[in-house]
Amino acid sequence: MPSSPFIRVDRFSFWYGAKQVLHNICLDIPENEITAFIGPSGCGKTTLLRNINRMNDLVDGIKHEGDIFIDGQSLYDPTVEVISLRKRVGMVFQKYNPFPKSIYENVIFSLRVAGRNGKSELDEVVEQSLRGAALWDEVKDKLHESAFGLSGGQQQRLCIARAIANRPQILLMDEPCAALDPVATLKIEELMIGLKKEFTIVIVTHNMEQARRCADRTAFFYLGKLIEFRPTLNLFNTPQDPQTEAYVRGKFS
Ligand SMILES: Nc1ncnc2c1ncn2[C@@H]1O[C@H](COP(=O)(O)OP(=O)(O)OP(=O)(O)O)[C@@H](O)[C@H]1O
Repeated sequence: MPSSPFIRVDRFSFWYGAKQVLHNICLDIPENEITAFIGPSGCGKTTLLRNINRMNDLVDGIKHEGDIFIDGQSLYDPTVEVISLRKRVGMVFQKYNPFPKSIYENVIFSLRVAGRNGKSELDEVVEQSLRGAALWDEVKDKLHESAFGLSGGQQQRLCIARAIANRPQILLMDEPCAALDPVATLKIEELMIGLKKEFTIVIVTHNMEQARRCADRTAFFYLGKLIEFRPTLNLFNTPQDPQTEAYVRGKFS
């Protein structure tokens, strides 16, 4: 583990109202790797992921203790602007969610919001982002057609293109393949492996094979606690905690 992790989760606890769902989580996530969060339903994986770009701020009655740092800076530092944080930390959701717009307009949506309308810049961002999401060759001749005309796997890759158009440093992916067939899933996995050269990726997955295939490191959560966090093959092949072992051997889910 590098001495200075890119994302540091430091004694982080989290509550929805009176219900505590994360307990004193400590986790150091290195740059330009894929880190997977695994664990049974309700163990807090998505909650932790959504705290890395403060998406949970939108929920009423939340409370946290501890801190999360990106590149040494606390997310809760009063000088941090949540909008600029979300530009640095992009997110892709379980259910692909393109906007009812053309492929082109989907990709450059956030640039338009920021008032960047120069055609040559936008054209370049569209091509670069769609290439980055391994979608350019499939859509380059129909950029101005509706995003809804694409297959599910293509729509998810479009959402990845949209997420990387802003050149974030971190890409959070919440079960990005849950709604996809096995072929589309493998494409997204290949894509993630390519993207980690440029981005630090954190993925929540229920699919242990997916974590095994893609993730450099895997964190196993149970009942809101981080049980084990190690290089993926070590965690799967020689789990150190009996709960991790039971989970990765399929004794509970
Ligand atoms: N907005 C919310 N308000 C109240 N409780 C919530 C909210 N979101 C999640 N929870 C609760 O927090 C706990 C952790 O949920 P979370 O979605 O983080 O778990 P998870 O491990 O990602 O689950 P899954 O794998 O099913 O998506 C669960 O008990 C869930 O019911």
